[in-house]
Amino acid sequence: MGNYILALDQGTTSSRAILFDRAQNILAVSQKEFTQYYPREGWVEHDAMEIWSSQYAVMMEVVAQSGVDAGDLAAIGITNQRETTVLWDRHTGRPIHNAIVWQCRRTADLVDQLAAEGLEAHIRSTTGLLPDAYFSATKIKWLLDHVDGAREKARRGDILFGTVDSWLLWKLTGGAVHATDPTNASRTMLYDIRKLDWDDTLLQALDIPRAMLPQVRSSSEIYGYTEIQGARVPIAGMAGDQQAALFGQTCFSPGDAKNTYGTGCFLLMNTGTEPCVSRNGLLTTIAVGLGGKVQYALEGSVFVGGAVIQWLRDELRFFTESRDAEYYARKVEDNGGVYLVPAFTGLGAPYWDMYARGTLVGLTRGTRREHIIRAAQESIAYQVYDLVRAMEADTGLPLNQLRADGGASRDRFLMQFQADILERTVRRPAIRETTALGAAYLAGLAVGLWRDLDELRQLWICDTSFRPAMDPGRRASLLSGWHKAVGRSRDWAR
Ligand SMILES: Nc1ncnc2c1ncn2[C@@H]1O[C@H](COP(=O)(O)OP(=O)(O)O)[C@@H](O)[C@H]1O
Ligand SMILES: O=P(O)(O)OC[C@H](O)CO
Repeated sequence: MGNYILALDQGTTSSRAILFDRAQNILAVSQKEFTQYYPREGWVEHDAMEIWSSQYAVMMEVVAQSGVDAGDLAAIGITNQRETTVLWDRHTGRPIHNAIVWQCRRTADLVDQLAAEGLEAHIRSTTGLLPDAYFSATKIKWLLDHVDGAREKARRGDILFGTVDSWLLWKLTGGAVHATDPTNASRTMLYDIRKLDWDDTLLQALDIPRAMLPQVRSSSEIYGYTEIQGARVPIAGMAGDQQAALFGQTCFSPGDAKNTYGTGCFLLMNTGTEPCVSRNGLLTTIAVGLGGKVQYALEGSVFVGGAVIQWLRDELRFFTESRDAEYYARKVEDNGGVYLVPAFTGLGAPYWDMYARGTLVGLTRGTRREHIIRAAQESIAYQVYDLVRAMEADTGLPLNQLRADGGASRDRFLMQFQADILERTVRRPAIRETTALGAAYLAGLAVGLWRDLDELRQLWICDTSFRPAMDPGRRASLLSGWHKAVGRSRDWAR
């Protein structure tokens, strides 16, 4: 057996590949950003071929860069942006349309329709989700409705649906395997998270043929093989990126939680072998599927997290590198009364308002660019605060620390502000690449590179602990300003 694991991390803004050894040292990393398409207001698309080509390129690049012989690769693990919906032709291997990205709001009216048909309670109890355009179900319906002849072909099994994990697996295996794992299936709004099967009521309501759906296998097993430099490498782990990060942070026991600060922010808490139903706008989802059994998680999803920094960089052109945000935020003493609610694609948990839109309030003649940058940074932490409060209310467990990861967790200002606003210690692990690491763990477990979960637990090392230090009065006043600003953003685009 080989000694290295290749993790493919297909995120919303970039495709990455990371090569780990058994001691979880990173031997090489390669990353490629790809095009974001915004064809209309609130719509977001990716070119699935570009997803594939960028992912393939970084995979090959990382192997070449590392100097590791491909024959020494023990396995590949895949982790991916979730919900994003790809439909492709089984025979040509080509997508029939651009992929509809999880952030895309084009199907908001289809969701309203489902609710009007009285399916809201069914969706909640069966899928663990709240009806929202975020999930794959209505995106599939939209594509079947809008691409000529698609539904008929899908009925015959000629058009296949996949989230990005399935799409990559299918491409990597040369069209031999059409499968997904329970974590990704649980984000489609079509999967019964208790029976562990696709749900016929929802398939019928949306007129989605079963024949187009992938087989759901565990998150850690050999699905198929791909060829790299003549070597046959097993693909042995798959999980949606947030669940992979939970796994990579070794949150294997009920009560363990992490927050990922990526494009969005995703707080997940392991709740064990029974699904926990939220009364506070959180989602019940599958944390991992191992050996025929699943573990569940509660999840709070915020649509725009680190992406607000990208927006300041790319659209407002306030700076040229994301890391500069921290420098500017520190140049002012406080936010100067400015609050930014980055509800660019609506608000996720705990508000679930598809019609909320971005709002900048509290501007005065003295407002400077730095205040807006600071308000953007703070908005990430406030949104996570709202998730933590909802999670504590649902589980009755006070979170005593938060494990942080993702691109924006590099930002020390943000991490300290988060600890201050939460009044909790925020701990950042030495290996920040927890999403890729989770996929590597899942693949490595399947091929025996690591023995069991206990062995993996020993590998988690803390890099920095951020301890709360803010005056309680100031904290309360900032939170009150934030909640007032959220109120202003609600229901704007209806
Ligand atoms: N130093 C930084 N400070 C603040 N935000 C950052 C920094 N570096 C990256 N980001 C933000 O993190 C996000 C990317 O994180 P990443 O985990 O790679 O995302 P994804 O997997 O969603 O593509 C971007 O939205 C970017 O703006
Ligand atoms: O690409 P990321 O890391 O922002 O994650 C996207 C999520 O999986 C969407 O649910």
